[in-house]
Amino acid sequence: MEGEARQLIVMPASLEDVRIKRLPSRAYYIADFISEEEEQVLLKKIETAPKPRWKQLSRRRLQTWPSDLNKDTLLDSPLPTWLTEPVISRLLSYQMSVEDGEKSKKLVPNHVLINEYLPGQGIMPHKDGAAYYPVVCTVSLGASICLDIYGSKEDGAVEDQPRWRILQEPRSLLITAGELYTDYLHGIAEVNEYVDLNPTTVSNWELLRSPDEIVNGKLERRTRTSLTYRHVIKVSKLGAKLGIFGKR
Ligand SMILES: O=C(O)CCC(=O)C(=O)O
Ligand SMILES: [Fe+2]
Repeated sequence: MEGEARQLIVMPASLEDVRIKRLPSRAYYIADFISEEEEQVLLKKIETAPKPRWKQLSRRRLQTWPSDLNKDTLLDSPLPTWLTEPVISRLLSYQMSVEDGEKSKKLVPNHVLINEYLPGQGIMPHKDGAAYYPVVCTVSLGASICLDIYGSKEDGAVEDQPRWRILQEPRSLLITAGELYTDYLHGIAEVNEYVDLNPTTVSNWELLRSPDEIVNGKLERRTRTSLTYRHVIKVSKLGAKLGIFGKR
């Protein structure tokens, strides 16, 4: 806006500078990934999406863009511009280093899940599964939330207590990949307030923008919306789906 100081987004020089070193390989946390203005634009777009876009679950509501998967397959369709700009172009500047093994192939996220959690809401510990390339980029909007990371027991059941806790502040980006994607589970506790948040219990404490907002280890939950950017591996073209071109 005229005359108003605009926030400048300064990207870390290297992803390694923002790696959460206490976690298994690999997670990265960037506190100021988008500006306050960009956050407001995104929240407005999400709020004004046509009502049938929302799917109400018992413990959160969500939107899926461009559409739900069918048998782990995405029907080829572009994402709307408000979801690609500025987030995807900013993400692409990092991706090379996330996908160390892959020969400089840039995988553009083709799917976005939007989750909204009110205080007391959450998501059970889970793995994201084989439909996606194992890199997840999550942008947080509106308020802070904790993502808990769980291991599995020998019989495959999820451990009772999380091993680590990542605090995601509004406007931050969290990238998870590798073992953290394939071997561990993640979840969000259904609580109204966090307690015991401190440099020992929060794995990304050193990378937080505002650790001072945590008073006596406590942080009250407010509505938090997340954008989860992923790359669905199997994509089907509309023609193939409808079978209109037949077999040759
Ligand atoms: O909202 C989040 O940050 C987590 C969402 C999630 O784990 C998922 O949708 O698979
Ligand atoms: Fe997940």
